[in-house]
Amino acid sequence: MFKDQSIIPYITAGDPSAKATLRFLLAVDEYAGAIELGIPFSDPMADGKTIQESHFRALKNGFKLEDAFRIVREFRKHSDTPIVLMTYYNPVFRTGVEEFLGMAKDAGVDGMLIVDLPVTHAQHFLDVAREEGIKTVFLAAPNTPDDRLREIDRATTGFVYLISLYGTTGAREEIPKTAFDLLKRAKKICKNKVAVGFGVSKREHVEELLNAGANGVVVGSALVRLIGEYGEGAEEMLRKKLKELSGL
Ligand SMILES: O=P(O)(O)OC[C@@H](O)[C@@H](O)c1c[nH]c2ccccc12
Repeated sequence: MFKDQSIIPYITAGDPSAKATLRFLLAVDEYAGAIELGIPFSDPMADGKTIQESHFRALKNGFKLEDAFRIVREFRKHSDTPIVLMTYYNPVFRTGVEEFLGMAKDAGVDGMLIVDLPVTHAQHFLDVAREEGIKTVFLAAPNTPDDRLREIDRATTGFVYLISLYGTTGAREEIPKTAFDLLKRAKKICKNKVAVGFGVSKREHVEELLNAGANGVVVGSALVRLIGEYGEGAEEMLRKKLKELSGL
């Protein structure tokens, strides 16, 4: 769902406002193979401080689920870059799987990552996603055994998301060895493209991971941190950061 050697920026919808999110998506688009758009949630347990605070800013500013779909619909007037919605299961469950995926599809969403829905419990979601033509993205961690990795790959129609480390999202100084070990295993096992995320914040990180065979690299907190700092006017800083990460 993205071309090889892609950067996949992550942005939280509605942080600090829906209008700003649309501008941010357009700012990063030029350098993005796909974009991950996060649905704000009150208890984002897989996230570190930077992204947690981003979720809280969006919720405090009155984010509604419809805003996320409206942002994607507006973005689609300007760009074909694939959008993957990242969400916790609760908003999907409350809305109803069919209804949520139907609204996502109508808005122009390409894929979905439900972070706390393991592949073993995803059958209904998989059926509805197939029906709607929404691609599926599942997470694998450094301790995911080979047979589970195979199962994840089979359920995936978008890309396999490799979590680089044990822990939550958040910019880090170095990419740990766990990321490269997992990448090596996943490259042997997975038929889908693989993207690595968690901790990526510098051009060197992107280079190392792409050189090690990653098809894509996800960058979240390093961007969200700029949104926390510069607020509504962050798009120039985001563009600069994406350019640097791309090595341009
Ligand atoms: O923030 P980082 O460390 O750059 O990691 C990417 C990440 O933000 C994004 O993919 C993401 C945000 N929230 C998540 C929850 C689970 C898995 C992935 C995510």
